Amino acid sequence: MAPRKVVKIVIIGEKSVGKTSILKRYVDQRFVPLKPTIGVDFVNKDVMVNDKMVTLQLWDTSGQERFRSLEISYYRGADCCILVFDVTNEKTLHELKMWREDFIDKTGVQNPDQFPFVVLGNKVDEPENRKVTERAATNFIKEIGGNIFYFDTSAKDATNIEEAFATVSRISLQNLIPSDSQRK
Ligand SMILES: Nc1nc2c(ncn2[C@@H]2O[C@H](COP(=O)(O)OP(=O)(O)OP(=O)(O)O)[C@@H](O)[C@H]2O)c(=O)[nH]1
Ligand SMILES: [Mg+2]
Repeated sequence: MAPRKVVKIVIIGEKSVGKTSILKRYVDQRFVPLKPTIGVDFVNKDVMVNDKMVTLQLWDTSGQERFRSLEISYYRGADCCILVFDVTNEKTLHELKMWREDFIDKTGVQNPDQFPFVVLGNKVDEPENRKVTERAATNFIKEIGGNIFYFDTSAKDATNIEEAFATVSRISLQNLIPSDSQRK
Protein backbone atom coordinates (compact mmCIF):
# COMPACT_ATOMS: atom_id res chain seq x y z
CA MET A 1 0.00 0.00 0.00
CA ALA A 2 1.26 3.48 -0.81
CA PRO A 3 2.21 5.51 2.28
CA ARG A 4 -0.55 7.73 3.50
CA LYS A 5 -0.24 11.37 2.57
CA VAL A 6 0.20 13.84 5.39
CA VAL A 7 -0.52 17.51 4.82
CA LYS A 8 0.43 20.30 7.18
CA ILE A 9 -2.09 23.05 7.75
CA VAL A 10 -1.54 26.07 9.96
CA ILE A 11 -4.30 28.21 11.45
CA ILE A 12 -3.44 31.79 12.34
CA GLY A 13 -5.06 35.13 13.20
CA GLU A 14 -5.60 37.49 16.13
CA LYS A 15 -6.22 36.19 19.64
CA SER A 16 -9.80 35.15 20.56
CA VAL A 17 -11.09 34.96 16.97
CA GLY A 18 -11.91 31.27 17.53
CA LYS A 19 -9.01 29.31 15.95
CA THR A 20 -8.93 26.58 18.62
CA SER A 21 -12.74 26.44 18.78
CA ILE A 22 -12.90 25.89 15.02
CA LEU A 23 -10.43 22.98 15.23
CA LYS A 24 -12.30 21.51 18.20
CA ARG A 25 -15.58 21.71 16.30
CA TYR A 26 -14.05 20.10 13.22
CA VAL A 27 -12.11 17.33 14.99
CA ASP A 28 -14.34 16.55 18.02
CA GLN A 29 -17.72 18.00 16.86
CA ARG A 30 -17.85 20.00 20.08
CA PHE A 31 -17.98 23.63 21.19
CA VAL A 32 -16.66 24.00 24.72
CA PRO A 33 -15.14 26.81 26.81
CA LEU A 34 -11.41 26.95 26.06
CA LYS A 35 -8.40 28.68 27.53
CA PRO A 36 -6.28 30.88 25.25
CA THR A 37 -3.69 28.78 23.43
CA ILE A 38 -0.22 28.87 24.94
CA GLY A 39 2.49 28.53 22.31
CA VAL A 40 1.71 25.91 19.68
CA ASP A 41 -0.42 22.78 19.63
CA PHE A 42 -1.41 20.31 16.94
CA VAL A 43 -4.05 17.73 16.23
CA ASN A 44 -4.41 15.15 13.42
CA LYS A 45 -7.53 14.26 11.50
CA ASP A 46 -7.87 11.56 8.83
CA VAL A 47 -10.10 12.40 5.90
CA MET A 48 -10.98 10.89 2.53
CA VAL A 49 -10.15 13.05 -0.47
CA ASN A 50 -10.92 11.62 -3.91
CA ASP A 51 -11.16 8.09 -2.43
CA LYS A 52 -7.76 8.38 -0.73
CA MET A 53 -7.08 8.61 2.98
CA VAL A 54 -5.15 11.73 3.91
CA THR A 55 -3.93 12.86 7.33
CA LEU A 56 -4.47 16.53 8.04
CA GLN A 57 -1.92 17.75 10.54
CA LEU A 58 -3.60 20.84 11.97
CA TRP A 59 -1.26 23.29 13.72
CA ASP A 60 -2.87 25.72 16.11
CA THR A 61 -1.11 28.70 17.62
CA SER A 62 -1.69 31.58 19.93
CA GLY A 63 -2.76 34.94 18.50
CA GLN A 64 -0.99 36.70 21.36
CA GLU A 65 1.93 38.93 20.56
CA ARG A 66 4.21 37.34 23.16
CA PHE A 67 4.26 33.99 21.32
CA ARG A 68 5.07 35.37 17.88
CA SER A 69 8.73 34.31 17.98
CA LEU A 70 7.66 30.63 17.86
CA GLU A 71 6.13 30.98 14.45
CA ILE A 72 9.06 30.30 12.15
CA SER A 73 9.33 26.63 13.05
CA TYR A 74 5.60 26.32 13.20
CA TYR A 75 5.01 27.68 9.70
CA ARG A 76 7.75 25.66 8.01
CA GLY A 77 6.55 23.13 5.43
CA ALA A 78 2.89 24.20 5.53
CA ASP A 79 0.74 23.06 2.60
CA CYS A 80 -2.13 25.45 3.34
CA CYS A 81 -2.73 28.38 5.65
CA ILE A 82 -6.08 29.15 7.32
CA LEU A 83 -6.51 32.81 8.24
CA VAL A 84 -9.24 33.43 10.83
CA PHE A 85 -10.96 36.66 11.82
CA ASP A 86 -13.99 37.47 13.97
CA VAL A 87 -16.94 39.01 12.06
CA THR A 88 -17.93 40.92 15.22
CA ASN A 89 -14.54 42.69 15.32
CA GLU A 90 -13.47 44.54 12.17
CA LYS A 91 -9.91 45.06 13.36
CA THR A 92 -9.29 41.30 13.25
CA LEU A 93 -10.04 41.33 9.50
CA HIS A 94 -7.62 44.18 8.79
CA GLU A 95 -4.91 42.42 10.79
CA LEU A 96 -5.13 39.42 8.43
CA LYS A 97 -3.04 41.26 5.83
CA MET A 98 -0.21 41.39 8.33
CA TRP A 99 -0.69 37.72 9.31
CA ARG A 100 -0.61 36.65 5.66
CA GLU A 101 2.47 38.71 4.81
CA ASP A 102 4.25 37.48 7.88
CA PHE A 103 3.45 33.87 6.94
CA ILE A 104 4.81 34.42 3.41
CA ASP A 105 7.98 36.10 4.75
CA LYS A 106 8.70 33.45 7.33
CA THR A 107 8.04 30.41 5.14
CA GLY A 108 9.85 31.91 2.15
CA VAL A 109 7.00 30.86 -0.19
CA GLN A 110 8.29 31.70 -3.70
CA ASN A 111 4.91 32.07 -5.38
CA PRO A 112 2.54 33.65 -2.87
CA ASP A 113 -0.13 33.93 -5.57
CA GLN A 114 -0.28 30.15 -5.90
CA PHE A 115 0.00 29.21 -2.26
CA PRO A 116 -3.44 28.17 -0.90
CA PHE A 117 -5.05 30.37 1.76
CA VAL A 118 -8.51 29.91 3.25
CA VAL A 119 -10.03 32.85 5.12
CA LEU A 120 -12.69 32.12 7.77
CA GLY A 121 -14.96 34.88 9.08
CA ASN A 122 -15.95 33.26 12.38
CA LYS A 123 -18.77 33.85 14.94
CA VAL A 124 -21.54 34.34 12.35
CA ASP A 125 -23.93 32.91 14.98
CA GLU A 126 -23.97 36.44 16.48
CA PRO A 127 -25.77 38.35 13.69
CA GLU A 128 -26.74 41.16 16.10
CA ASN A 129 -23.04 41.89 16.73
CA ARG A 130 -21.82 41.34 13.19
CA LYS A 131 -19.62 44.19 11.89
CA VAL A 132 -18.07 42.59 8.78
CA THR A 133 -20.58 41.50 6.13
CA GLU A 134 -19.91 38.51 3.89
CA ARG A 135 -19.62 40.95 1.01
CA ALA A 136 -16.97 43.05 2.77
CA ALA A 137 -15.03 39.86 3.53
CA THR A 138 -15.15 38.61 -0.06
CA ASN A 139 -14.09 42.07 -1.30
CA PHE A 140 -11.18 41.89 1.08
CA ILE A 141 -9.98 38.56 -0.29
CA LYS A 142 -10.43 39.76 -3.89
CA GLU A 143 -8.15 42.65 -3.05
CA ILE A 144 -5.50 40.26 -1.72
CA GLY A 145 -5.92 37.99 -4.77
CA GLY A 146 -4.14 34.70 -5.44
CA ASN A 147 -5.25 31.18 -4.52
CA ILE A 148 -7.61 32.27 -1.76
CA PHE A 149 -11.07 31.14 -0.59
CA TYR A 150 -13.59 32.57 1.87
CA PHE A 151 -16.17 31.03 4.25
CA ASP A 152 -18.47 32.54 6.87
CA THR A 153 -18.14 30.15 9.83
CA SER A 154 -19.32 29.45 13.34
CA ALA A 155 -17.51 27.07 15.67
CA LYS A 156 -20.49 27.45 17.99
CA ASP A 157 -23.27 26.25 15.67
CA ALA A 158 -20.97 24.51 13.11
CA THR A 159 -21.91 26.71 10.13
CA ASN A 160 -19.64 25.86 7.16
CA ILE A 161 -17.01 24.08 9.24
CA GLU A 162 -17.19 20.85 7.19
CA GLU A 163 -17.40 22.83 3.95
CA ALA A 164 -14.38 24.96 4.80
CA PHE A 165 -12.23 21.95 5.70
CA ALA A 166 -13.31 20.09 2.56
CA THR A 167 -11.80 23.00 0.61
CA VAL A 168 -8.74 23.08 2.88
CA SER A 169 -8.15 19.33 2.27
CA ARG A 170 -8.57 19.63 -1.47
CA ILE A 171 -6.29 22.62 -1.97
CA SER A 172 -3.65 21.32 0.45
CA LEU A 173 -3.27 18.26 -1.76
CA GLN A 174 -2.96 20.37 -4.90
CA ASN A 175 -0.03 22.00 -3.18
CA LEU A 176 1.75 18.63 -2.97
CA ILE A 177 2.12 18.34 -6.76
CA PRO A 178 5.84 17.43 -7.19
CA SER A 179 6.63 20.21 -9.68
CA ASP A 180 5.69 22.68 -6.97
CA SER A 181 7.80 21.17 -4.22
CA GLN A 182 10.80 23.45 -4.77
CA ARG A 183 8.67 26.29 -3.44
CA LYS A 184 9.17 25.10 0.11
N1 LIG B 1 -20.27 33.17 19.50
C1 LIG B 1 -19.16 32.52 19.17
N2 LIG B 1 -18.11 32.52 20.00
C2 LIG B 1 -17.00 31.82 19.60
C3 LIG B 1 -16.92 31.14 18.36
N3 LIG B 1 -15.70 30.58 18.26
C4 LIG B 1 -15.04 30.90 19.39
N4 LIG B 1 -15.83 31.65 20.23
C5 LIG B 1 -15.46 32.19 21.54
O1 LIG B 1 -14.38 33.10 21.37
C6 LIG B 1 -13.46 32.99 22.46
C7 LIG B 1 -12.05 32.66 21.91
O2 LIG B 1 -12.06 31.37 21.31
P1 LIG B 1 -10.72 30.54 21.05
O3 LIG B 1 -11.08 29.39 20.19
O4 LIG B 1 -10.00 30.27 22.32
O5 LIG B 1 -9.89 31.64 20.21
P2 LIG B 1 -8.39 31.54 19.65
O6 LIG B 1 -8.39 32.23 18.33
O7 LIG B 1 -7.93 30.12 19.67
O8 LIG B 1 -7.58 32.42 20.71
P3 LIG B 1 -5.99 32.35 21.10
O9 LIG B 1 -5.64 30.92 21.33
O10 LIG B 1 -5.82 33.19 22.33
O11 LIG B 1 -5.23 32.96 19.95
C8 LIG B 1 -14.01 31.90 23.38
O12 LIG B 1 -14.75 32.53 24.40
C9 LIG B 1 -14.91 31.09 22.47
O13 LIG B 1 -15.95 30.44 23.17
C10 LIG B 1 -18.08 31.16 17.52
O14 LIG B 1 -18.12 30.60 16.42
N5 LIG B 1 -19.16 31.87 17.97
MG1 LIG C 1 -6.40 29.18 20.60
